[in-house]
Amino acid sequence: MVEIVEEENLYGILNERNINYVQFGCNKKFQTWYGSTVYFDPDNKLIPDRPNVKNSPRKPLQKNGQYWLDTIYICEYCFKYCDSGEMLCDHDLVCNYKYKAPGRIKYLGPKYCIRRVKGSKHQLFCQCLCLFTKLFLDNKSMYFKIDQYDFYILYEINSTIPMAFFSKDIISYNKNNLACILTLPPYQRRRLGTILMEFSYKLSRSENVISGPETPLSPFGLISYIKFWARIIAYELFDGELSALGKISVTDISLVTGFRLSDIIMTLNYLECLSSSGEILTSIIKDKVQKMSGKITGYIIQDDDLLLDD
Ligand SMILES: CC(=O)SCCNC(=O)CCNC(=O)[C@H](O)C(C)(C)COP(=O)(O)OP(=O)(O)OC[C@H]1O[C@@H](n2cnc3c(N)ncnc32)[C@H](O)[C@@H]1OP(=O)(O)O
Repeated sequence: MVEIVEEENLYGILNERNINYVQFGCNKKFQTWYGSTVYFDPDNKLIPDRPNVKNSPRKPLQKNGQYWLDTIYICEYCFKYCDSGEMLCDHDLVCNYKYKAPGRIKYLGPKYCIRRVKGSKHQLFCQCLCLFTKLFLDNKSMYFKIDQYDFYILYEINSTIPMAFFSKDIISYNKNNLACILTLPPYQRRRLGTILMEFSYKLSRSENVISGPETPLSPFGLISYIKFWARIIAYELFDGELSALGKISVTDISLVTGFRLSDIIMTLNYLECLSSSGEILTSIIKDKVQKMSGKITGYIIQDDDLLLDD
């Protein structure tokens, strides 16, 4: 169904939405957030590569002249795409990923598991996942050169439907533990993004590096990370490894959490709990994090549930 041609001019940022809806599997439909040119043939703005019907007279569905396509049909198991519901149903019958999720399990918790899928091994799956991501994230444009990335994909236990994922450079010169994160729109605000952020630090801790996400963060990425960093810092200060210490420095927090100094300082500034002399005002942290997140809770991911040895 899909054959992706690598072309420089396909690096698809567009200032307006050009696809209105995603029909995702048989029974989920939602609006896109951003435009993307990468699904389309640049000459005619059609989705290419429709086997057997190459010469049929297809016109992009225009709505007030704005959309190149009203609805794109995407498989919820493997992210292959097409422009007709009929084709999606045909594909659904034969999609291998519906019966077997790719990759190797690296976290097996009570409700969710996280699989590592190598970009080099599952190329088409990972490329299609990146194309899909572009519809919900404006500032990333990595679609085709995916060999040097691992993808960590979250599934409900016993399900083959991906719910959220992040990509990670196999070798990151900036020591980033996460390149790009997405919770698929139907599954957002269920703490899946938080679980993946936690997991990304478990991975970098296992590699003994102080690390963090690639920047710049999107607005939702920033909110989610600040909340995550603030909650873990508060937990370590009041219930965790730092609770027995007297005066705490940013470096102490970094060593215990694996967070970068710059991310910790940004979070403390956000919480307005750094004095002008750089002292951390812990009582303010407790108050603010409780207001922001309710109860101060620890890690969601338990170390015993990690399967990080290859
Ligand atoms: C390095 C990078 O990749 S930056 C790019 C980040 N990715 C994107 O922007 C892609 C589109 N956005 C997403 O996929 C998601 O919004 C993510 C990945 C950022 C967050 O995923 P989710 O699974 O929804 O996060 P999660 O449920 O753990 O929420 C964490 C907190 O972030 C905040 N948050 C997340 N989404 C929203 C939102 N839409 N509106 C307001 N607050 C939000 C909330 O405070 C939330 O906690 P709460 O629900 O307890 O209030």
